[in-house]
Amino acid sequence: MNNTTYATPFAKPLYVMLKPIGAACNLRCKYCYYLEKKELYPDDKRYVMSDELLEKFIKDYLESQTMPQVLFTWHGGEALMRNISFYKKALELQKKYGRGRQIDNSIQTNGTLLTDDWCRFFKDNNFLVGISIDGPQHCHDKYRKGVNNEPSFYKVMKGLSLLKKHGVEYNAMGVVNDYNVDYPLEFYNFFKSIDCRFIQFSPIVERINGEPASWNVPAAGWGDFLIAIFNEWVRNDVGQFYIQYFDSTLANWVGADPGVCTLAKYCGHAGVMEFNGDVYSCDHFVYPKYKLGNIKTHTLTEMMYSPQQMRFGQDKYDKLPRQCKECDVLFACHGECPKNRIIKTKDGEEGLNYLCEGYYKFYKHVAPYMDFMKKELDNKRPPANIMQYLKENRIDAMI
Ligand SMILES: C[S@@+](CC[C@H](N)C(=O)[O-])C[C@H]1O[C@@H](n2cnc3c(N)ncnc32)[C@H](O)[C@@H]1O
Ligand code: SF4
Ligand code: SF4
Ligand code: SF4
Repeated sequence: MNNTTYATPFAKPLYVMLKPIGAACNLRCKYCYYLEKKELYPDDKRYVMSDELLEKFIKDYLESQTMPQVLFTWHGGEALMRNISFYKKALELQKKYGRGRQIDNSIQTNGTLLTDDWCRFFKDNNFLVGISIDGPQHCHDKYRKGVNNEPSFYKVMKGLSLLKKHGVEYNAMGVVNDYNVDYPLEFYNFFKSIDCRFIQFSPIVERINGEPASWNVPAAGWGDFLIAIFNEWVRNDVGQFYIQYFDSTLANWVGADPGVCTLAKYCGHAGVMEFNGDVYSCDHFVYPKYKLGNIKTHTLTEMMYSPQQMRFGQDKYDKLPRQCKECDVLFACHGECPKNRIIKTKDGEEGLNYLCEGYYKFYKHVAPYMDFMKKELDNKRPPANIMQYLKENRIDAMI
């Protein structure tokens, strides 16, 4: 056990994203992990957060903070199914309870409900908008469908153009599945073509009735996907396009905080509050077993620093199978997300990551490049120097 994790729990800001609307959405993406959460709350069909709970959350969240900067993340379901006046009220409450703290807001959306009014509101109030796009049209429309199975790509692109028109800050969030995994460069070039400079993508790993879902990204394919994009990025785009996986990998290489929970040694710093005040360990663990309490009866500090949540975060490392603990890329991979640890190791031990094969391949491939960029950073030079070295073929000779 790493005692420092227990000894300094307040070293990281308390972070709980919130669901102003629960499992309700205008789309029906085939792979969505979240819409099934309706089943947890069969008695409440509207899934909307009351004004009373909103105020309770904002007050408690701001009072629990140990840092001067506070981030609110509005998530769903589809967060734009609440109206602008709901968010205006939230901003007023942030001011009321903020006591001079710097407050930032980010919102995650499928982008299809964006209008001029929404974009003006986001611009005026400095929201960062995360928009979900799975790549070019044929990739996006494969699974991101509406209630009548209609495609959503053009609506999302319209939303994106409104964000740009109003100068709203945005980033893109794509998921990688069994289909778009075969189009890594098209996927990457698409995000470059829409001038999205901060690109996040995550692999789909789900189980349906205990079996891997058909839309899961294949493990080896995930590695090939990352490698294909990395090869392009490392030659042309370092310092220009921010790809969360690669920056986090470099951070792990130099021993810094990777900034993304999945690639960190421990997790448990990002809770989630449902529309009715129930707080869970993580958005991917919204199951009764992982409920930490309800904001009506417990403070966020009590819940997020409870022994249960400390254990949740610690287990990310403690529960790794031996194959991971002895793996030569553990420092970079950290066994990725516990949600994805659904297969057995070579020795038959439970808890190996479904994507292990892909991650191992990826980390082995990037190692010499990461070593080089680490050396540049150690010498106070920009890691982007790697592009020049590669042009001159000086690194390929080293590999
Ligand atoms: C559940 S959605 C909620 C916010 C909003 N409706 C949206 O689509 O952006 C949050 C993010 O999870 C992604 N997502 C949905 N199902 C997923 C799955 N099974 N695995 C990984 N990511 C998934 C979505 O694409 C989206 O980027
Ligand atoms: S838009 Fe978001 S919440 Fe809605 S179905 Fe798609 S992934 Fe799920
Ligand atoms: S369970 Fe996975 S997604 Fe949740 S906090 Fe841990 S690493 Fe992150
Ligand atoms: S590459 Fe595989 S064995 Fe190595 S740490 Fe990652 S999941 Fe574990």
